[in-house]
Amino acid sequence: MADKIKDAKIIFVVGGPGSGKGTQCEKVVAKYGYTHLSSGDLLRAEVASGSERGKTLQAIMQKGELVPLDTVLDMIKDAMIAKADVSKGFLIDGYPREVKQGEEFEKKIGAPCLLLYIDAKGETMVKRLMKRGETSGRADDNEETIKKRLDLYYKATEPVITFYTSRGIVRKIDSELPVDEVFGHVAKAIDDLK
Ligand SMILES: Nc1ccn([C@H]2C[C@H](O)[C@@H](COP(=O)(O)OP(=O)(O)OP(=O)(O)O)O2)c(=O)n1
Ligand SMILES: Nc1nc2c(ncn2[C@@H]2O[C@H](COP(=O)(O)OP(=O)(O)O)[C@@H](O)[C@H]2O)c(=O)[nH]1
Ligand SMILES: [Mg+2]
Repeated sequence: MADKIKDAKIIFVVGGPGSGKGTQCEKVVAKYGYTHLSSGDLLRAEVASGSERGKTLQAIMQKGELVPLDTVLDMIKDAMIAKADVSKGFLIDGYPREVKQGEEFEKKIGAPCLLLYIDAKGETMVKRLMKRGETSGRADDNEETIKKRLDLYYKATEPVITFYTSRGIVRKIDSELPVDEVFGHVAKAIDDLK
């Protein structure tokens, strides 16, 4: 496994709920042809399949909590293996959510060369999620769950950024700007890899 993807770049995309991770990842896919793997989307696909495992996941996500580490990691790993032969790079969106998830990812898969830290203010994220909730159909895009997701983000996920900052691979992106300007900074960070 590790050999199969050893030449591909691994980019972690980390930021609060509603910060704009998915929006920026789509643009990176369009420009650079990287493979976008959203851990949230993988989990939601499992829920949509109606499997027993999906039912358990649905209950956890509806509460705004984190699903067990091994579950998400196995899903990401399987998805990466499936694309390993054709992918020159992977955007791992919404993962790691806690330092331990990052450590396990590196043990089982490999090291990231870049962490894009998509940064928006708490009030901006809440506003965007409430708006998205009007059409997303996501069970977790409601006021109560959004608050829990934000709290968990500050408590569990922000330490991830500190952890990788000490390794020198974090690029902080101001996501309060208009989408295309945000993307300008994202593209710069990726171009600087070469
Ligand atoms: N590594 C992960 C990724 C996701 N989840 C769960 C908890 C999240 O609340 C839910 C949805 O994941 P998203 O990445 O979609 O969640 P965000 O809150 O970031 O929403 P989005 O990025 O789509 O706005 O899945 C998890 O437990 N562990
Ligand atoms: N104004 C503005 N809205 C954005 C920006 N990025 C994302 N959004 C909106 O915010 C919501 C959440 O974005 P999404 O990409 O799903 O964020 P994620 O939760 O981090 O994956 C969506 O409805 C987007 O349309 C941005 O840079 N500016
Ligand atoms: Mg998303």
